[in-house]
Amino acid sequence: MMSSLLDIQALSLGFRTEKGLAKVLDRIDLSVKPGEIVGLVGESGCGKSTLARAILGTLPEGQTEINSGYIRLDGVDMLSGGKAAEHLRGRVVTFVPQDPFASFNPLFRIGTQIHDLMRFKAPRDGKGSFGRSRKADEASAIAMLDAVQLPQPKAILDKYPHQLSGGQRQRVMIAMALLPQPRMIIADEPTTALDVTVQAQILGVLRRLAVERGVSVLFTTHDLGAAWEICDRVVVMYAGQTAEIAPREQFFGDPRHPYTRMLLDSLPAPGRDPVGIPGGVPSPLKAPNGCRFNPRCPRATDVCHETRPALIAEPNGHAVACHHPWSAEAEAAHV
Ligand SMILES: Nc1ncnc2c1ncn2[C@@H]1O[C@H](COP(=O)(O)OP(=O)(O)OP(=O)(O)O)[C@@H](O)[C@H]1O
Repeated sequence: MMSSLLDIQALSLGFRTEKGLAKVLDRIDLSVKPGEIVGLVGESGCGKSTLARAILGTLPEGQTEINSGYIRLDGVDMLSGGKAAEHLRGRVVTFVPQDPFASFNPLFRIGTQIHDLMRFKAPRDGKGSFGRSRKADEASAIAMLDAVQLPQPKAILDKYPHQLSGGQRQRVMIAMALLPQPRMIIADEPTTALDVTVQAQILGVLRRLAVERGVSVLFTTHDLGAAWEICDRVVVMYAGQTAEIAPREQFFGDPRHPYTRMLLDSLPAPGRDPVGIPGGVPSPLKAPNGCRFNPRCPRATDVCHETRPALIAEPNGHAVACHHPWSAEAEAAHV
């Protein structure tokens, strides 16, 4: 079996607040193999961004408490705060943000911002930080802007961020995430700010370039349609816990966790009205015991209130953490 590039095991972390410890991640398991595109899905407030920030090392210092588990990227402990982890960030793992406008400096041209990135983060073939000329960097930048299908890439370098559309800015962000030749990109809701047709194009570009270059992607989204477009595998998170992990086809065709089923049922489909999930994600300050989904779950029994279900994996890679999982076969036999 191929070993993981990103390996997260039993990660629990919380934020110290005036009202106590907000237990945002509760023994999360997640792995991403080299070249794999994994979707991390769940409603707003489930902890997707917190997990992404933990990998990237951008959690609020002094406020964060790690209670268990680890994050390893390419074998390096990313929670150690050591130099090895620092070196991977921005090089081996890069980031595509939710709102590209907020991530650019409005005062500098795109070309200047790309040049700065390349000076510090792009590989130098052993020649040190200043081993390549500005001209060579510019040629690489133009080639990458062309690869993300920006017309007239040379002209883009002379523009300021506000002179580009939202979709163009996000294409530039994808180019900037790829320029350091990373092994993994973390994309945190990268298309939420864009309209639907542009979203599909951007996801298409991200998937194509990641597959061509063998780059892994961890893609957080609350949009299951986007997960369908881009992912090989889907990880469902609920209130800081891993609920289900499934290859894309099984996720959509044979969901096991009641939360996954309810998420899918909340999508519009021909011939039926979408059914929302009653209630809301619990506050991490007052998370329920046992399975955190139990207050909203139609299948919950006493055991769900008392005992956290283990994440049980089948040989085909489908894993579910539920005391009473759905099974299409059992349902069919029942009818
Ligand atoms: N610095 C912090 N201090 C206290 N609580 C926090 C902090 N950052 C996040 N949280 C809480 O952690 C929980 C998870 O937030 P997070 O942003 O990770 O969720 P999310 O699934 O990414 O949601 P969204 O899609 O809205 O970004 C929320 O309840 C949030 O209020």
